[in-house]
Amino acid sequence: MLMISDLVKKFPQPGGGELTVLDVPRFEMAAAEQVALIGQSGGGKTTLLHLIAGMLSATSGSIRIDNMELTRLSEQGRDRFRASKIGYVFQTFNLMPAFSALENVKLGMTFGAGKVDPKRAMRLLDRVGLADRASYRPKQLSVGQQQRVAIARALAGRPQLLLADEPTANVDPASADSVLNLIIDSCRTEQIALLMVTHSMDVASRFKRIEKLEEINRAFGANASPDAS
Ligand SMILES: Nc1ncnc2c1ncn2[C@@H]1O[C@H](COP(=O)(O)OP(=O)(O)OP(=O)(O)O)[C@@H](O)[C@H]1O
Repeated sequence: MLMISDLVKKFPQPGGGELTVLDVPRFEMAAAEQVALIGQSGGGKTTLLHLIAGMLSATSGSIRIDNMELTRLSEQGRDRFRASKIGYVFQTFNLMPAFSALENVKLGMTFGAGKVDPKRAMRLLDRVGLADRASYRPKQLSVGQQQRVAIARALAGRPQLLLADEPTANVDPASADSVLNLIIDSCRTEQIALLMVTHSMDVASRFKRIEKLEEINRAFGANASPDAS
């Protein structure tokens, strides 16, 4: 369902010139496959996720999702494509502070096909164990609860691919386990492909397939620094 070939991303440098962060000859994922992506800090993991999500444009190369060539789409086209096909769980949740937990989940539906299904939104909140917190605002929820709302929101639009960028980095160890199980199990149940960036070997060991960015990225060495985490 995801096929990347000869993908290059360069960033302009503050002092002039360009830095090649990614140069990925090939990376593929099958439908509903679950992959952990590990690698050194600054190696380009988040950049790769942003490219796949269409939040960044590639310098050159190809990203195909479900046979749609993402690199040929305009920024607006990529936004629409992301809304209909891709869920994204951020390290920092990115919930809308003025909206309740339930409204945040419903927002995940309006970004997608545009149809809000309140019953599904409630079912998703129930699945993440927060049915009784539906009317709470993010700041009235614990950090682990906020991340669970963010997961429900990411699943709300029935994506084919869920991208998760260190989703357990900011939650305590006890919540981290439940957040991780929730993502892995939900993707399995809903047949959603999952690509999760993690610094934790504990987390990565939950996955059958573990990819090291250093091994798929020919630009490695140009930008990575020793992992501080
Ligand atoms: N908008 C940008 N402009 C210039 N350089 C950037 C930009 N975004 C990222 N970079 C550079 O690209 C490199 C990769 O960053 P990225 O955030 O993808 O790494 P990462 O592997 O996710 O790191 P970490 O594990 O520390 O989160 C870094 O050297 C960073 O400085």
